[in-house]
Amino acid sequence: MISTLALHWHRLGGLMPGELDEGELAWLVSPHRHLSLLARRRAVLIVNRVRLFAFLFAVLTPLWSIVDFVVFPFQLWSELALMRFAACVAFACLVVCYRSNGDLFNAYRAIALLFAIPTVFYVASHTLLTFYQLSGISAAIGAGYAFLPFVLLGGLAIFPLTLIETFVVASPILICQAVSGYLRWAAMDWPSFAGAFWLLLLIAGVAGLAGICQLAFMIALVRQAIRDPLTGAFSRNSGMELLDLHFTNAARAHAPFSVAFLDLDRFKNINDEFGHEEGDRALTAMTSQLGHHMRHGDSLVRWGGEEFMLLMPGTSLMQAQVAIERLRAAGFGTRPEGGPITASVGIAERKSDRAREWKELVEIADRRMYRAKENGRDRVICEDQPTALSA
Ligand SMILES: Nc1nc2c(ncn2[C@@H]2O[C@H](COP(=O)(O)OP(=O)(O)OP(=O)(O)O)[C@@H](O)[C@H]2O)c(=O)[nH]1
Repeated sequence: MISTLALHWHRLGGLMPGELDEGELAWLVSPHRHLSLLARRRAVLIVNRVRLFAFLFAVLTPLWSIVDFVVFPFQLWSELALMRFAACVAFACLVVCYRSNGDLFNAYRAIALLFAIPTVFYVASHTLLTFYQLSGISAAIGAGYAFLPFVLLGGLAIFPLTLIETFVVASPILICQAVSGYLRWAAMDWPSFAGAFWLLLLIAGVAGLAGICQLAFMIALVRQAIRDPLTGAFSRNSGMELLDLHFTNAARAHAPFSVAFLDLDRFKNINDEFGHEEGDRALTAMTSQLGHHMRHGDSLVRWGGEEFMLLMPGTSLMQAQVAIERLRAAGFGTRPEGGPITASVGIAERKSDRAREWKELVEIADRRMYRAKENGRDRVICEDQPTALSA
């Protein structure tokens, strides 16, 4: 049963744009295992799209007042115009004041605000319209106000959301619509209401699919952009972004954050004696070996040629030392001549080394790695040499 489901899931994956890896397919369902860099870029994109959507509504909402003015009695028009003005100001505030801080919850709040403004407008305008007996063209324009939930659900298509996120955002709108139908608030008979509700469900489904396709594209693009093509480790640029992210989070939470600078020993000899291709193979084997043994949540960055950086959020200096010794015990792979590949490692930790920014942390780890080289290679150094006291 499970294997059949997995097979179908895999086939569905074949339809997805960007050829997602098998492990990434679950990322379309829920965001909880997304890489922090993907989460950060998605959060920025979502907030930008919220602002774009809000801008469009800020322009269109007052413009529609012209149509209202032509078809509605003055009293109704003026009350609706006041509501439109309030909605326009709220949308404009969202465009001007809301900025992404790279946090996903900040992005969710932006979507909630974007949807809250038309929802309040919808409830208020709908209630107001029930006090008026409209006929002819004014009744037709009045009925148009009931289409707002359709517009909102259709608008979901512009966000790269997971299945669960789409469900969470769409559910309140669908539930409200169902309740309003049950209580007969909608000015239409049951069959028409059921037809309209079915259409709303379809729009939610199509918008959800569009959102998932966008997310699949985004995952593939982000993966290509953040990985080093040879080893699959994070590239230096994305490594710097990760360092910044982890350092900021750790500082905010007063949590430890360790980095280990690893430089492979006598790597030049492999290239010189066995050729560049053997060197490449050793680098790839070493990365995959590390990938198997490092902790979930840690990140391996290829900092330069045969230099790597292991980022360990929430890890103290002592814990980092234990982790590195475990990796060394598992080994970094085998040299072409048969000996083990070894590395010189320098470790630094945000709190115990009193680093004020991530660059300082990297400098300390780098300095210790050089001392490990000077002291004979194939070793780990986690502290600075005590400075000699001058007489
Ligand atoms: N095959 C291959 N070699 C690389 C790559 N990037 C860097 N290198 C090589 O890695 C070697 C690094 O040499 P060195 O900096 O002298 O260091 P080392 O030989 O490891 O010596 P120590 O660090 O002092 O132990 C150079 O020969 C680079 O050409 C790569 O992507 N593939």
